[in-house]
Amino acid sequence: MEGNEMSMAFENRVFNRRSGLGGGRMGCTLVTGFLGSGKTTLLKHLLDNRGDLRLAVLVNEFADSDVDSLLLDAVRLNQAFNLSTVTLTHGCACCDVSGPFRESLQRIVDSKHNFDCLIVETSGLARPDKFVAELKEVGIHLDLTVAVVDAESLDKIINIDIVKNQLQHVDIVLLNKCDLATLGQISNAEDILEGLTGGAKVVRSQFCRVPLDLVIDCTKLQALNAKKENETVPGVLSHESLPKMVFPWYTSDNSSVQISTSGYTGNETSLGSETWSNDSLDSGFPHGASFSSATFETEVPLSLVSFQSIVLKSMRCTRSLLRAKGIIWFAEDRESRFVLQWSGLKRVEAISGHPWESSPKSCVVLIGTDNSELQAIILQLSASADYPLEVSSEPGNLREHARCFAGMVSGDGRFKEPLLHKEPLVIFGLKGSPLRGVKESRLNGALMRVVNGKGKIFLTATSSGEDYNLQILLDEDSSVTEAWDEIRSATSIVVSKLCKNFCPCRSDLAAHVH
Ligand SMILES: Nc1nc2c(ncn2[C@@H]2O[C@H](COP(=O)(O)OP(=O)(O)OP(=O)(O)O)[C@@H](O)[C@H]2O)c(=O)[nH]1
Repeated sequence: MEGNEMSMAFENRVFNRRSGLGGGRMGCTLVTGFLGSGKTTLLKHLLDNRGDLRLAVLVNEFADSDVDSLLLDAVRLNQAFNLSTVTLTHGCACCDVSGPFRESLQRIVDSKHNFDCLIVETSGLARPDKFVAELKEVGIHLDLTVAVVDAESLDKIINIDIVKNQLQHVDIVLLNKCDLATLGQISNAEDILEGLTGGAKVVRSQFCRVPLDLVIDCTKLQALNAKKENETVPGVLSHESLPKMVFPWYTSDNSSVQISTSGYTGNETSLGSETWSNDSLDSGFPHGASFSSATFETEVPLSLVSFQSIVLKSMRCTRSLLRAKGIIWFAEDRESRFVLQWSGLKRVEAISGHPWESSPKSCVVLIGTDNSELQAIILQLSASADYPLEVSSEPGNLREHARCFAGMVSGDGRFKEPLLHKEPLVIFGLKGSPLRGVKESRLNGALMRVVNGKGKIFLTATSSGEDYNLQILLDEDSSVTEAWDEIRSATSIVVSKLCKNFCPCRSDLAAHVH
């Protein structure tokens, strides 16, 4: 579609909505975007703010494990609507989306739930045009296609064919992760998008927090004004995963570790023909990259000490890892169910929110362009499950480190009083600032991202309601003073960024800045 037609499509959509031409039919939005750009984050935002809207959501996954449905709690939500989750068993959803996908669409069309809108999230490696054709085939009217783009990393991945393809047929681009990107990166990304999309509407966002009516064409949006009743009117998620193309098993001595891999090469691939540089993500990806995925599963807890000192280090050194996500059960914090995310420019986080609802386990999916690098990481993950517990959980000097670090935090008025009940983990965090409307979660989330982004130490986080705490585990090789210096310097960056628009006469601001 040319730029003009694209703008007209957008205007028609707005006009139709205003004039009520949408009638009672189910709307449909297709969400596309490269791996880790924020598509699932957009879905969560829509589900959290749907009010009385009845949303049906279809999620398509590249890897052979349904990690997205774990992350989105799909099964529980599906059960609420008496729908089962869906697994693709034939064909690769990146190039062939018929079969189970069409059946899922048909089920949604035929369902008695009168959905207001269907949201289809394609996998990060899918070509949206295939989905468009399939929707048309089933008679679902596609209102608009939304692409989510990582503002920080767009210029590094723009040579990948699939990325270009995803951007060519969109009505709206959410230029996401603007909190991580510099102004230069944002305006550079906007230039790239203007050239590639032929004039689609580009909207800057952080965590895809955009008004719902920007991405959902639905005549029932007034329902949003009604009281939120998320529990009684759930959205629906139906998950699809790709077929297992290779499925070797690996079993370590004391755990059942399952490793599986799948591979996909885009239609237009021609590895090595263009500007492929092997240096790192910073050097950009090739125009015809081929992708593969590997899945790691175990019911034995992983050592956090080993995870941060070995696995993460190795992930940071890889040249081809594009995405990692999953659930992790750490031996040092067995009650918590951590969600691991690795995306964009080697951004990593592990946040625990929901408690375990079934037996604890770890399940991590890796996606990249070099299968041997993925396998090396999988082996390290399995070694973390075998890591001797006495090394990771015992010992005096870990506790000493923890207490020493807690003492330092305690002496800094910007922080809440640290907690040691999970020793050798130290639980700590910045105080929120109610006067300035800066929530603890925002401050501490930003602090975690700055610290983890530097890659010297690794912070995990726990969030529960309004509480948002950070956790640090200093192993024997760590220097407590160096770790504290890292935290303090990151704190200054975060506080000055988040607080710069506020009046310095406020006492709680003064406490943070000084
Ligand atoms: N800092 C920051 N992180 C973000 C933002 N949006 C999403 N993220 C994080 O980016 C990571 C990936 O986000 P997802 O929503 O899972 O990305 P996705 O596009 O669904 O990923 P795939 O389905 O694997 O392609 C998660 O850790 C998100 O919390 C943002 O605006 N800012």
